[in-house]
Amino acid sequence: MTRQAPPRVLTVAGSDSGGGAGIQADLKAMLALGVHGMSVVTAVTAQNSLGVQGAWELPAEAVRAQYRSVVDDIGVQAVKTGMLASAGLVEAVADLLAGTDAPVVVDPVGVSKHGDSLLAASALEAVRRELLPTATVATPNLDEVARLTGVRVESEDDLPRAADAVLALGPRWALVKGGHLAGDAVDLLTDGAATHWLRAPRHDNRHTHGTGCTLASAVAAELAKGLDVPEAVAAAKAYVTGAIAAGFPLGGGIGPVDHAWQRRRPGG
Ligand SMILES: Nc1ncnc2c1ncn2[C@@H]1O[C@H](COP(=O)(O)OP(=O)(O)OP(=O)(O)O)[C@@H](O)[C@H]1O
Ligand SMILES: Cc1ncc(CO)c(N)n1
Repeated sequence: MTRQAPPRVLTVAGSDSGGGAGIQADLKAMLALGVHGMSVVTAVTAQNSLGVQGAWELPAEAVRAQYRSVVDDIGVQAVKTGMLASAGLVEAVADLLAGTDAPVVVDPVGVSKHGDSLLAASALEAVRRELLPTATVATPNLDEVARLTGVRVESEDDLPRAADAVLALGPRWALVKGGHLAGDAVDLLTDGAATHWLRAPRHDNRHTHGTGCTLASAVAAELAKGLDVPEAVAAAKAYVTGAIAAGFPLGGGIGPVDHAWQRRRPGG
């Protein structure tokens, strides 16, 4: 008997040649979590553990064509967006997402861990006005919250105000990631009615390339499997926490999280 297809999840994001973030991280997280991962490439970066050496965006037409190929034939149970590079691509992707019934996880990627820009400043307004309103869950880090809303988070106490400011831009849920604060790795999820604090011990591991992409893809994978948003985010947080604990050195800089951490045997 032919087996049934697993849930299908689409990432719309940039390629990281080093394999730690972007499309590559997304597909690895999806494989680890048991869904079929598919990709719409928006941009190609020359990137490694030391930073981003170059970036080239694709024409909007190429992004639209990839999306149509996947959605019209294969279908999707969840979509995740990452690096969108420019206002033109943000608008093109928002337009496509406005037509889907599948849950959408928007990771409003602004800069890489090394501070390299992955989104033109001129695209911020399109992210606010067009992209975030299509999101079931938006997953900004603290830099992205500041750029998008003007709210600066200095401590955990500021997270509720930050999450409310993100919600005001139109996503159904806001997941503000406090990964860049000191102390525990605390994130806040809210839809304006329910509030969930997600707390994990901070791992003293500098090899954290790809944390944000991995978390957002894991949320999309869990939503595709049928979990509701709070359940999906809790499962994704547990997965990314394990992946960060197992992050490993690679190249001369910041190594990646380990997407396959659940399968490693001791010493393997
Ligand atoms: N050292 C750490 N130990 C445990 N959890 C962490 C650590 N650093 C980040 N996290 C968690 O990882 C997830 C991703 O958060 P983070 O703030 O790093 O995202 P990001 O800045 O968007 O990532 P990226 O740099 O890949 O874009 C969050 O759940 C955060 O709390
Ligand atoms: C292509 C790409 N997307 C997202 C990130 C997140 O930082 C990155 N470093 N590279």
